Amino acid sequence: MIVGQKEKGIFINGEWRDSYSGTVRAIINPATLEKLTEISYGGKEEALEAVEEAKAAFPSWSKKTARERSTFLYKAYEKMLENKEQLAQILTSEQGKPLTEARTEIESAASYLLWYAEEANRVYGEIIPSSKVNRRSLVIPQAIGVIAAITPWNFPASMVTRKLGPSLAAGCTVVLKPASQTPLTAMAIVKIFEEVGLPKGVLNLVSGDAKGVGEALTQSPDVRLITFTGSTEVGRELMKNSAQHIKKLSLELGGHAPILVMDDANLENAVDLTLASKFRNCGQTCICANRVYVHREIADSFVEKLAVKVKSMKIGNGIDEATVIGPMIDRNAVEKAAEHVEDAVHQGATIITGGKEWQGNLGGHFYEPTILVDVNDQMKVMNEETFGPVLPIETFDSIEEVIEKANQLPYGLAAYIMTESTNRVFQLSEALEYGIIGVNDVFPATAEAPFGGIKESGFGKEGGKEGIMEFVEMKYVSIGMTN
Ligand SMILES: NC(=O)C1=CN([C@@H]2O[C@H](COP(=O)(O)OP(=O)(O)OC[C@H]3O[C@@H](n4cnc5c(N)ncnc54)[C@H](OP(=O)(O)O)[C@@H]3O)[C@@H](O)[C@H]2O)C=CC1
Ligand SMILES: O=C(O)CCCC(=O)O
Repeated sequence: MIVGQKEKGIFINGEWRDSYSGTVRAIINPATLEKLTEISYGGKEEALEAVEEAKAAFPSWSKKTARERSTFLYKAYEKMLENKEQLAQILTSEQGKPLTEARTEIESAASYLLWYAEEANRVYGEIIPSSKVNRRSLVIPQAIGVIAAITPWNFPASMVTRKLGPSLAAGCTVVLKPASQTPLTAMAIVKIFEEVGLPKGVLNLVSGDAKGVGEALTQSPDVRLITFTGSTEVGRELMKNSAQHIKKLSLELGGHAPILVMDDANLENAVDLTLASKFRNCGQTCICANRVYVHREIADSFVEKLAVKVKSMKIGNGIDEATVIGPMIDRNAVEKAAEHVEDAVHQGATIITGGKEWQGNLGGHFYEPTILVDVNDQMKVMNEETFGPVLPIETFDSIEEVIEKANQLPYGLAAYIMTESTNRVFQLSEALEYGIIGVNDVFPATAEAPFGGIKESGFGKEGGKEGIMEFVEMKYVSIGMTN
């Protein structure tokens, strides 16, 4: 889909702009390597200006009633759904995921605007029963100020609205920096907010050089919080660079999700869910399965059933309705998947299916959906985030053993349990060191629940009543009284 010859990728104080340097960046369709368009591409200077404008817009935006702010979010939600098909096409064109997944993502993205349109009205303070007769203690919630939102390429719509919904609802003003590979979806979402009349300066967008924009956002004392989704490495850097001004952070970082298939699991269901988790977005989802531990008793039939289904998955351009496995985002992503497979095979793994680049005639970045068995804990694929369609399967014998294996990495985002036993649901959910546990469910992300990791997968919650509180300071007011 050709979006345009050249688009303005910078939106500051209600105006779409070119960068000062005149720099542009080509946006490439990862399925075909065709150029979709070029966008103006900024850096530090534009980001600092965006912060200034967001700061100027903050007093009036934060003083609006919650109901007034909520109205803008609700209108944007409706417009997103009205434009679902067009947004999904843009998303698939720049990111690659199959259209059906892109449509689901747009619905999910819109749902965060709806949820926070509602939650805006429920940010309560409190009056604390005082220990002194002549004192009253109040807690009042207040928007934290200007926030920066930095989003990744794998979910170019829902990662944006997960951050815009709660921050705008709380009364914050925003500088959004989308991933350089997928800015078009973010631009389309910002245009929706423009169309519904969001006041100028409340939401600003700077497509641009990550280093320059990142420097501006971390070095400016006016940015009070950075909400980031992406790699642990960049999260660590943002944390370090935010130390100077003691900025608040909300970090949703890498993961390495295990799926634990217990011997009492519903096998058919476990196979389908494993497949859905691993191969959604071609394995490029931070909560998707990176490793499977299956009980030895059922391992052979699990692998056999899974292999049959994986072999029948249709690889192709995401824009083709029949496609189930789309392209990977870029060449580096393909090389990382290939490197993990090579390393595993070198250390004794067996490829059941896949294990190589897909040689279609589309020209893009494809890797075949791959199943590996005979894997061990020393292999890269069992330790590093693959972010690709490679599924290593290891067997286990006891519950203690699998808990230890599941918890042995520094990541703690999502883990999944396949079991029919209530006892095991509690036993495992409590023992697994992860922020999100899916029990016979591999799509836990939803607007009404708190999503977020622990350990090196980050901190802070997106979604749920907790999500909006990231953007609120609870100010304590102590009132002395004269009798
Ligand atoms: N948790 C998740 O959902 C995600 C995890 N990842 C993991 O990270 C790996 C690398 O992916 P990648 O896209 O490079 O992820 P990054 O963490 O590099 O990018 C995520 C976002 O951060 C921006 N960014 C990069 N460097 C800086 C910086 N120094 N200061 C401020 N912002 C910065 C990027 O901008 P720009 O695009 O301009 O570089 C992008 O908007 C993946 O293979 C995967 O393992 C990746 C994406 C999402
Ligand atoms: O954090 C992620 O990579 C996105 C999960 C989003 C979803 O499951 O909808």
